[in-house]
Amino acid sequence: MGKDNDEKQQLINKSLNDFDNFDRKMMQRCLELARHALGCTSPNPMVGAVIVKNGEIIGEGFHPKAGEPHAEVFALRDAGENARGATVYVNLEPCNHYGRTPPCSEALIAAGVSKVVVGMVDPNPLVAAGGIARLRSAGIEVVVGVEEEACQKLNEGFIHRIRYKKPLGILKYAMTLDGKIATSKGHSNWITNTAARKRVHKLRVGCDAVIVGGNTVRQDNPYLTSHQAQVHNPLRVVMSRNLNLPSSANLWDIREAPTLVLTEVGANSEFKEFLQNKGVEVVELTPLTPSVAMAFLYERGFCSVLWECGGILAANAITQGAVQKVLAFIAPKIIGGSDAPTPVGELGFAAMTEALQLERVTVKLVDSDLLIEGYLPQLT
Ligand SMILES: Nc1nc(O)c(N)c(N[C@@H]2O[C@H](COP(=O)(O)O)[C@@H](O)[C@H]2O)n1
Ligand SMILES: [Zn+2]
Repeated sequence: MGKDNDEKQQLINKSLNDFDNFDRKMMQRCLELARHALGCTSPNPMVGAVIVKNGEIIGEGFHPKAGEPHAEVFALRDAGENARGATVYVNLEPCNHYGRTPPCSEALIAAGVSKVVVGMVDPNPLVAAGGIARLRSAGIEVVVGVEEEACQKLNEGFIHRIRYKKPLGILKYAMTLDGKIATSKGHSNWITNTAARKRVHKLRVGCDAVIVGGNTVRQDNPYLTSHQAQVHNPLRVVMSRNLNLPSSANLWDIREAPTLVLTEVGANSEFKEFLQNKGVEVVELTPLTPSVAMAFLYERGFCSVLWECGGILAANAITQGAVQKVLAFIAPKIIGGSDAPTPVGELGFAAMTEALQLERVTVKLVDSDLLIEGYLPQLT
């Protein structure tokens, strides 16, 4: 008898595990679908939805951009009448408000679905568990929290934007094993290997903007594009107080990606006109600081901004709370030079105890380079 009960329990456990694995698989599919719109949805999140009936996927969809229907609506359209009695998987709680589009909660109720599996609660105060409550009040079973960590990671920029009313700032740099981002002569190209550079290009696809300072434009003449055809390129932003910039910079060619130059009132007006004639947008923000730049980009609807700047601007951005996440590529090379630049300039710390300790740190090998990723403690 005892043996029978054990076997029965094992069977129940097994089916529970299978069920969980199936849910996780479907949620991973939602995330995969959501990523089709990588870099294109701000200020909205990336969302994918899958509709399942009798163990089969009968509908799929993702949110392509703000103003377009939400993922759930595309998935419901895909499933058609078949959605009645089905289970819907979605990586973000269905909305319950009239924004640019009507509430998905009502669309799901009208379609007669019987269950909704949600990855994470929507941090947007207009939604914030209201969608889940509305579905439950209509008698729909709702499960919350499947693959929650992965769901939060995908939309960390959106979450940060909602929570702190500014975009998520990501500082990325590449340095040698002895901590240099360029030689003492200013050469910075080819520190990392091809795989790491590809990784950076992919990172740019997922960001709304990439920021550099005037020094980087003068010394590196970067493109700051994702170098991939038919994918999103971030807005390329240059911070320059005086517009003392080279007229031949690659960033002034806006065929591949737009460029915005942030400057101050009274900067070189001739160069301002030159940039505008090239189609480069110029905006005066006085005083021009990292936090002012981030506030401006928040108003533009941005969720994530990549800082690819030199050490002085990086230090200012950190000090002003414009950086939350750090991606450091470390190449196994030594170039020496006591005056060779380092990734972060003066922070004014005298004691090691003052060091900013990254949290949630991960370390990966990218070919022969190391990628250390972590989050700064929230400073402001
Ligand atoms: N569950 C869900 N699926 C989507 O596809 C979404 N885009 C969202 N977004 C939520 O709704 C807000 C935007 O609403 P409008 O596009 O303006 O109607 C957004 O802030 C999220 O809270 N949610
Ligand atoms: Zn919605």
